[in-house]
Amino acid sequence: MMESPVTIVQIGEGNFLRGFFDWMIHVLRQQGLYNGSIALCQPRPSGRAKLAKLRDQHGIYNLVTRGFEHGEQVERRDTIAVFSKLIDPYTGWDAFLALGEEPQLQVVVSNTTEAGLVYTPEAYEDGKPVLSYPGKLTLLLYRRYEKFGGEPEKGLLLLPCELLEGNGDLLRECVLRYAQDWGLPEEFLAWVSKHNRFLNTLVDRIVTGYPEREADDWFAEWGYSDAALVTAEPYHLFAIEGKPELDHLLPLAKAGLEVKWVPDLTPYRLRKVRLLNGAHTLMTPLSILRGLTHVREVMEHEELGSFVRRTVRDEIIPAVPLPAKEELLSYAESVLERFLNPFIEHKLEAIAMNSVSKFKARLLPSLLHDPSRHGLVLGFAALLRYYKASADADGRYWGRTFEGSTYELKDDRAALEALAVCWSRSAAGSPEELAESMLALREVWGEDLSKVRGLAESVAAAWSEIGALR
Ligand SMILES: NC(=O)c1ccc[n+]([C@@H]2O[C@H](COP(=O)([O-])OP(=O)(O)OC[C@H]3O[C@@H](n4cnc5c(N)ncnc54)[C@H](O)[C@@H]3O)[C@@H](O)[C@H]2O)c1
Ligand SMILES: O=P(O)(O)OC[C@@H](O)[C@@H](O)[C@H](O)[C@H](O)CO
Repeated sequence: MMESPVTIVQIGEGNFLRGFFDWMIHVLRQQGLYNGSIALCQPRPSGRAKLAKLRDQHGIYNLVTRGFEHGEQVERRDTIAVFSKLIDPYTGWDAFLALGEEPQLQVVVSNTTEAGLVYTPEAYEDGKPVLSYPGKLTLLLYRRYEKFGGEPEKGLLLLPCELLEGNGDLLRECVLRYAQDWGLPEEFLAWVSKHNRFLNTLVDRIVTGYPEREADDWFAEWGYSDAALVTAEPYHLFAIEGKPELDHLLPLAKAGLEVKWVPDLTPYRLRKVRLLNGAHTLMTPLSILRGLTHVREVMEHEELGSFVRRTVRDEIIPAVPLPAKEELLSYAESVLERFLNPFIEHKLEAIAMNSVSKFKARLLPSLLHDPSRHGLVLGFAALLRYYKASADADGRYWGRTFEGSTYELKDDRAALEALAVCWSRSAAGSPEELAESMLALREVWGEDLSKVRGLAESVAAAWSEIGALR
């Protein structure tokens, strides 16, 4: 484990942070711009296994970056040593809280997926770990507040990387709610609000994780194995809503990384979430139902590839509320090229997880902009068909592709149940009635989509086009 002072606490041991933020800190250190280190903590008990693997290899792991950069093919390996502490908050609760006392601590970074950055009321019992990520952060901040007597300069820079709009604001709200729930002093709440900077961020890099196909060959070549190995594309963008002066604290832009400190994140978020993530969520259900497994395979498929390109160009771009359409077109071009990166295998199965909430954030606004658009309706109809599933004895939901292979659905339980119930009654009515019953599920979509004129009929027509009711 490296020995530099702890300047960063990281909540989240997942692939993304290891292939993105941790690599950035590695770059800063390589350039002699940064002397700090990261204390890594897993947010959920299940993350323990990854921490144990990292511990076995002294916190060191490799990132292999492959793809095209400025038209040139690149393949790079970085051996990353940025972790000085690996802390399991469930077995080392006090060690976790003690991170709040680190004198040189400046930054907390996180990525706990959209599911982790939430306020879920829970009790706090002194000495016992809380489950939620914002809850843990609240108690770490409180320890810091107490240790340093509320000194303004001991406030932290909070950089949540979860793909949620206003992620920094959301994190601050959660922390303040937990602080109130647990009766922490008003002065502490004031210190949190005044002297800690919760910044909204937008991250962009395709990090595909452990490369099953190549790992063994690489390990034979390197002479050792790496259970925490990650792979990623060269492209990266970290947009942070904050003053450029903050780059003095964390000199990411100075190091030449694609990091932008901006006054307003909206254009970056809209562009990325609607086009890149939107295209992923559009292609995934139909492609899985047709038996495909990877993003590149979809883009190389004559019919499905042109379906994605057409829908992005003719339907998603016009719906993005930004004036610079030319710039959006060129961003879309670059995204579609990234999807064709021959060196990365981005699994549709991974993108499919939690597709309902992804659809709501990433595609529904485009569909509602013009519900008569063929490609978006087709994508939505495929998504509904993808959720035609039944539960097994363990409560896991399984669907079937058009050829009859099975796949497991991973999503919010209530959404899975509600959609499955509609499908189980499908024989009793027409396809339009079935579509209407699903669109009416307010608890699933956040609104009653059956009221959108013509949408249920278009969905039913799209089902017949893709042969979904077979
Ligand atoms: N992989 C990518 O290409 C990529 C790119 C940009 C953004 N992201 C974002 O990063 C997130 C994580 O992706 P990843 O590839 O690191 O996945 P991963 O499965 O490797 O890691 C997920 C992390 O989230 C934590 N987590 C999951 N559910 C949680 C919950 N309910 N509460 C608290 N923590 C929870 C896990 O413990 C783990 O630390 C994605 O949801 C996405 O929003 C990923
Ligand atoms: O990571 P998810 O599961 O939220 O979404 C799947 C992909 O759309 C996503 O990982 C993108 O590849 C990524 O957001 C690119 O920056």
